[in-house]
Amino acid sequence: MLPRFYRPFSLKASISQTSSLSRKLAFASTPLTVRCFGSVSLPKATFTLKDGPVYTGKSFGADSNISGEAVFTTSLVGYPESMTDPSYRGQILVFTQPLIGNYGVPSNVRDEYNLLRYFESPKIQCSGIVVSDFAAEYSHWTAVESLGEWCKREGVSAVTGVDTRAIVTYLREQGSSLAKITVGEKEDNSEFIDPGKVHMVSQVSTPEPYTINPGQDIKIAVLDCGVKENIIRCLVSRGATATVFPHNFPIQEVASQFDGIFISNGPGDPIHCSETVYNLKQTMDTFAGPIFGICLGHQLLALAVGAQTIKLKYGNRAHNIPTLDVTTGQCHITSQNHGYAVDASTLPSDFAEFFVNLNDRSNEGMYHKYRPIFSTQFHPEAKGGPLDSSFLFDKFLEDIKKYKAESNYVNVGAVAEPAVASASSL
Ligand SMILES: NC(=O)CC[C@H](N)C(=O)O
Repeated sequence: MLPRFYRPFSLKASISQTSSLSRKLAFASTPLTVRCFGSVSLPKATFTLKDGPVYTGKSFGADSNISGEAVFTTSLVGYPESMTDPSYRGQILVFTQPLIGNYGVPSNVRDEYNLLRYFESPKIQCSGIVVSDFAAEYSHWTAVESLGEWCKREGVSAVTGVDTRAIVTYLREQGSSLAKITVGEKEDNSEFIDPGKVHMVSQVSTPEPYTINPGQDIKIAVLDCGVKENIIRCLVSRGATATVFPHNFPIQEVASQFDGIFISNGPGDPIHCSETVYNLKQTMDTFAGPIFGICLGHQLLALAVGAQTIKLKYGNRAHNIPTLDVTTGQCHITSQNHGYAVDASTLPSDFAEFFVNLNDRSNEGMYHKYRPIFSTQFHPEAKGGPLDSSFLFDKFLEDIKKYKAESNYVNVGAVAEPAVASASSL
């Protein structure tokens, strides 16, 4: 059975009246322009990799030239969530899934917590996208516009009709590279922009603190380095109040008013976030309660305890990456989007590796041996899916409840060694 959102475009009526053989022939002989992106009227676009090949296709987005870091994602679905994820800021996203846009783009409706139901932030965050085959026609019950209309409206460049297999092969061999999208015939001689050199977290973090789901018994401080809406939803839907703070807020000064501290995902090289790292170090010295970090949050916690981060050759961006829970031996299929990683060999002795990536063996998380502090490189909030590791939000909330209930709290992840720290002794 075809998925609910599948609609064979304008051929629907005629196909339904034909035999299966003539149906196949009808599709085979239908020009690409009818079934897909209507290339006839689309302007030329080139995708240029710095010191690498140039790919010529068509523009189906904004009429502007852009530059950024080209990265690829092997996710099959979830382009609205990925493109609005602030972690992708400054990047040109190349999709390996060849047909993109066929279920359109949903509206910006909000849920009962006033969080965006279908997007991870209010706007498209990546600088541009590159796809093999853009579907101008779309069908889904949540869709309000096409991917092309959305990109145009938000001023985001988009290229279609290029060989994304060749591009991804190049990026996998050479590593993530700087690139440009140029729209139209005119040559673009501008410099390549390297988002790795920019402190992009300051561009995506909230300027002022705000609170979601006020009045609950459990109060969590969220350090917003580019937080995804669904991360906040995962906290408040479990009964917490989330107060979201700017990335450089001196959280150590207010930590005692909260039951747990969360550090979010975000764009760019963690090394730029020295203020946040300093504040986290101070916080860990004075706040004994649970602390949880995701992706950039994991990297910043690691830097705060003296570990180091490295840049991966081409990173991990997908919704199906196998990750081993070292404490249980279980494998979880995880959602990931990162170009940097924690060097597990530099973790201090009171931290242990929590998760390991089963594709490239890179570090995917850590936990404190005696205190309720843990973090993951992958995204357990998983938008888009899968939900295998959402239990980590339950663990964080359980840790908080225990912390509130017991003064001499010991982390469930603690192993063999004696508990040296407790809420009362710090
Ligand atoms: N999703 C994220 O938080 C990404 C973290 C960091 N910017 C990286 O690329 O590694």
